Amino acid sequence: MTAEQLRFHLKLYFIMGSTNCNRNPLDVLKEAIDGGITFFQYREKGEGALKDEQKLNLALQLQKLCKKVNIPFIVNDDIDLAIAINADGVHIGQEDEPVEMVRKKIGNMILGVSVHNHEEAIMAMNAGADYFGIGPIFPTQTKTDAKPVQGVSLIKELRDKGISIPIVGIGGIHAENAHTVMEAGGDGVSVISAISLAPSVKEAARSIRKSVDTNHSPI
Ligand SMILES: Cc1ncsc1CCOP(=O)(O)O
Ligand SMILES: C=C1C=NC(C(F)(F)F)=NC1=N
Ligand SMILES: [Mg+2]
Repeated sequence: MTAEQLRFHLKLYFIMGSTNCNRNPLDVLKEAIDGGITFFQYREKGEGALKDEQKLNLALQLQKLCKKVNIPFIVNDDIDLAIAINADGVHIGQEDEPVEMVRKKIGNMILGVSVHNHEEAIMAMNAGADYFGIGPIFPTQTKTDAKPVQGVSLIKELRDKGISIPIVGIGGIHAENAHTVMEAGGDGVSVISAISLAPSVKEAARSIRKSVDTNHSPI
C-alpha cells in the first residue's frame, strides 16, 4: 500500500480489544464498520486481556470481518500473531522490539510506530515506519500508562519541518475534537472508547467519520 493509499485509509482508525468493550467485540466491530471506520487495530491489552488460543480465535474472527469489507487489519504489539495470521500490519510502541528488527520480520507489511517527540519520529522514519501514532492528544482513561497529554504540538512540529509521513492522533478523541487533529496536519484519528463504549457504536463511528471527512486538511 502506498503512502497515499495509507493516508486515505488512516482517516478513522478504530482500535479495540476484548477489554475495551462490555459487549461481544465482534458485534462492536460490525457496527463500527457500518459506521464508516477505515482502518482497524486489534489491541488485546490490560487487565483481563485474552491470551493464546482465545486471543488467536478472536483475532481470526475480527480479521475475517475486516477482510469482507477490505479494511486493513493491524495487530498491536504481537508480531508473531500478526505473522501467524497474515495480518495487514503491526503497530509497535517505543518499548517493543526495535523498528528495524520488526521491519526485517514482517517484510512489507504495514508498520505503525507510536512516537512522542521529534527524535523518536526521525528514528522510526529512518528505520522504516509507514505511519506514526502520536498522542495522547487529549486525556484518556483507556491507556493507564500513557505519556503526558501533548495536544497537537508534535503533529504541527513535524509538518512544519516538512515531514509528510502519514500520521494519526490518538488519545481521548471523539466527534467534537477530532477536527483539531486534522487541522494540525494529521491524516486521521485513532479512537478506542468513544466508539467501543458508545451507546450506539454505529452512530459514534459515523459522527467521527463525518467530522474527519469535512476537516480533511488539503496537503
Ligand atoms: C493506545 C493509546 N495510546 C495513546 S492514548 C491511547 C488510548 C486511546 O484510547 P481512547 O480513544 O479511549 O482515549
Ligand atoms: C499506543 C498506540 C498509539 N497509536 C496507535 C495508532 F493509532 F495505531 F497509531 N496505536 C497504538 N496502539
Ligand atoms: Mg506496544
